[in-house]
Amino acid sequence: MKKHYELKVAGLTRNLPIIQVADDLAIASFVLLGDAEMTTVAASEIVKRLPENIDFLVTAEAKGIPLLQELARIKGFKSYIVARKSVKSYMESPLEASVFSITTQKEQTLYLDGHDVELIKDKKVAIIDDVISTGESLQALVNLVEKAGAKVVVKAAILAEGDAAKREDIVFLEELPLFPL
Ligand SMILES: O=P(O)(O)OC[C@H]1O[C@H](OP(=O)(O)OP(=O)(O)O)[C@H](O)[C@@H]1O
Repeated sequence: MKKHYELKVAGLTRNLPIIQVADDLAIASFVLLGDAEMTTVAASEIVKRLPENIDFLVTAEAKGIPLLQELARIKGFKSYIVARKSVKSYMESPLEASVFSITTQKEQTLYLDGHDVELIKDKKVAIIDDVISTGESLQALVNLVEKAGAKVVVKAAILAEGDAAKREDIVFLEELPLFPL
């Protein structure tokens, strides 16, 4: 099996290590955290594909966070919303939704702080992540945002992995293949 996959995004090239995540599956590991150059360039491309009428940007921790920071900076937003993977002591009446992610290969729960629920209620929201693969994380975010009374106007990512690249309801910059074993 090849050890790396060459990914090109908006003029940048990354050699992603191919790692086994299950008996029958390997994936090309795209870790946005720490890649300041990719974060900046990808955000400048994604922002062109977002509708104008967005009130809030929403992601799940962790790897989507720097992307939202940069998107918020470009859009001139003073804040953005991060769904967490554990309940924090400072959260008030958190909403929750479960998710099975391809990289972690187990069920996780996403939590939205009640303060954020109040912020996005009746607002137009863009859900954004670094990668959409099975779509479980995205769906959990959609469930959270809709439970909070907000409207999802766009779902976007840098990469669509595997079958996600065939989806017509998401915006993305590049495809990322899966590597069945
Ligand atoms: O479409 P899915 O199959 O749900 O996969 C995509 C999700 O998986 C990755 O997160 P990960 O679970 O690796 O968590 P992390 O960002 O906290 O590392 C990625 O950042 C997406 O959030």
